[in-house]
Amino acid sequence: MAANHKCMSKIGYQWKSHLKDGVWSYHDHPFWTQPHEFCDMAADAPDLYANLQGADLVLFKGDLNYRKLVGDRDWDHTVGFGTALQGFEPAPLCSLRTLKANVQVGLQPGQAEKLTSHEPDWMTCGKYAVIQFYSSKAEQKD
Ligand SMILES: O=P(O)(O)OC[C@@]1(O)O[C@H](CO)[C@@H](O)[C@@H]1O
Repeated sequence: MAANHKCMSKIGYQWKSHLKDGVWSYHDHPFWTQPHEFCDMAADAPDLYANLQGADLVLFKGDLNYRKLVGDRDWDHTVGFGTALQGFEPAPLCSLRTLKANVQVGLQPGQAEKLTSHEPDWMTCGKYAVIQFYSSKAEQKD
């Protein structure tokens, strides 16, 4: 989709007015660009963690944020997303990610092996994406 597509342009105007009207607000924090995994946030950036605790849902976008969510560890693919978060749960959270790095949790037994047999570079080829949700209050499998 071209950047000047009229739908994209309309969204741009809407988002701009949401910011102008105070519907949305923008907050930066140095923690986001530091190399910490997110399970360190409560200790390293308690003000940010407390801020997120006030949210109904926290959305994370992108491969790098996913890697920080799960600590970029060599998890077994069947380890639950909640386990891999290692205590990071300021609020219910959802991650949207296109796979670009060798880490992925929350798969069914045999799913990674099946993918590997068909497409050995499935974690880095950029063709696969996942949406994963975690809430300690919701019923989880792990
Ligand atoms: O999916 P996208 O939005 O193109 O990239 C997401 C991203 O986190 O993945 C890369 C790390 O693997 C980063 O350079 C980039 O910001």
